[in-house]
Amino acid sequence: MSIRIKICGLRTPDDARAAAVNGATDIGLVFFPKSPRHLSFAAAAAVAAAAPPGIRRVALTVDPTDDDLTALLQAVPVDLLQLHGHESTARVAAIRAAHGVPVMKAVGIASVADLDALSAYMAVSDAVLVDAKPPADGDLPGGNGLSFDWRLLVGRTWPVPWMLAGGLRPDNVAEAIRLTGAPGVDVSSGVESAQGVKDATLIADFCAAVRSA
Ligand SMILES: O=C(O)c1ccccc1N[C@@H]1O[C@H](COP(=O)(O)O)[C@@H](O)[C@H]1O
Repeated sequence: MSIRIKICGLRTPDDARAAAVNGATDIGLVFFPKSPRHLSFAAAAAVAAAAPPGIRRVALTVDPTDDDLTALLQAVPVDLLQLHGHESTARVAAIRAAHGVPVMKAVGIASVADLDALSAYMAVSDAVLVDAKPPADGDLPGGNGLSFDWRLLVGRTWPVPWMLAGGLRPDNVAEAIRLTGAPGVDVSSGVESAQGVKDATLIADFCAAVRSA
């Protein structure tokens, strides 16, 4: 089975080319001003334009308003909206209906109880992103380089496409895939040389490690 690979938090056209040449299927563009990976619409459009046809362009937003989404979708070509805030199931369903773009809801997992929330989102999302919970006192709801106990996912099957995220790196992603059976993986910090700076060698190493799983 071919595993989807999303490289998130790209900031330059060269980042997009490095992701594509190494076999990434998805690129993530972050629209969250507190993030070191935040992009203006113009910068995001340039990164999206550098991705060859067939690469899925994912826009990451956090508790967006409808006006935020309308402006974003007018300015940047987006194939999938990643919702990485506290959006309720009703809000996810409303966004999906109102904006005509598939949605992927990110859900933070720290214990087995969190898997119930994940199930609820599967009814209203086109895909789900299974991520670590962020630190309680942190600024970022994701992109913190933290993983969770992957054993919580062992033996579970999911009715919608899903991706595993949180603290993935070239040296642990193959183990994460083998343990969880994830059909897709999403990485940000693990392919950076400094916060918010993607590294083409780490992207290559990450994609090779996914293929080795
Ligand atoms: O990357 C960010 O800056 C970010 C900001 C706000 C919400 C989510 C964000 N990133 C997402 O978090 C996962 C996990 O990141 P990491 O690999 O642990 O650094 C990442 O894949 C992004 O989708």
